[in-house]
Amino acid sequence: MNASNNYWRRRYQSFRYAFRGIAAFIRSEPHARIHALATIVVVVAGFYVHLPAVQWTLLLLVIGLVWVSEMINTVIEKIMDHLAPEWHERVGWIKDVAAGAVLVSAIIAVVAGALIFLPFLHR
Ligand SMILES: Nc1ncnc2c1ncn2[C@@H]1O[C@H](COP(=O)(O)OP(=O)(O)OP(=O)(O)O)[C@@H](O)[C@H]1O
Repeated sequence: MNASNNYWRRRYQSFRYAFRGIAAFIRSEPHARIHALATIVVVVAGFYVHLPAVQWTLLLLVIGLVWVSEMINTVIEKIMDHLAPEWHERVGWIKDVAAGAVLVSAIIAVVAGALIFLPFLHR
């Protein structure tokens, strides 16, 4: 009984740390606030045009893709700044590729968003 209580307590703590991480990301990163604004605009537009469930699912997947890639990119930048604050070609490569991952996800999100919303503009 006690072991089971400890298990759920640890799971609860893990969720708290994860939510704290999301809040820290939004508080400290200007990019995160731009993503938050874009997410709100797109979700409101989705409700406005009454997106069907499949389009909602695809939209949420690309929104998630951008958030996750931006969060991982930010973590990589912070790790590199902490471990290797000096200028180094390899650090530049790592940061460039991590930023490239965000750009890939953003391009996919813009194209997917256009494909999802354009048919509703023609109605
Ligand atoms: N220590 C370093 N060594 C070599 N190049 C670096 C280093 N730090 C940054 N750079 C170069 O500068 C670019 C921007 O790095 P920086 O850490 O300033 O990211 P940022 O501009 O804060 O990115 P973001 O806009 O995603 O927050 C990197 O992609 C890399 O090309």
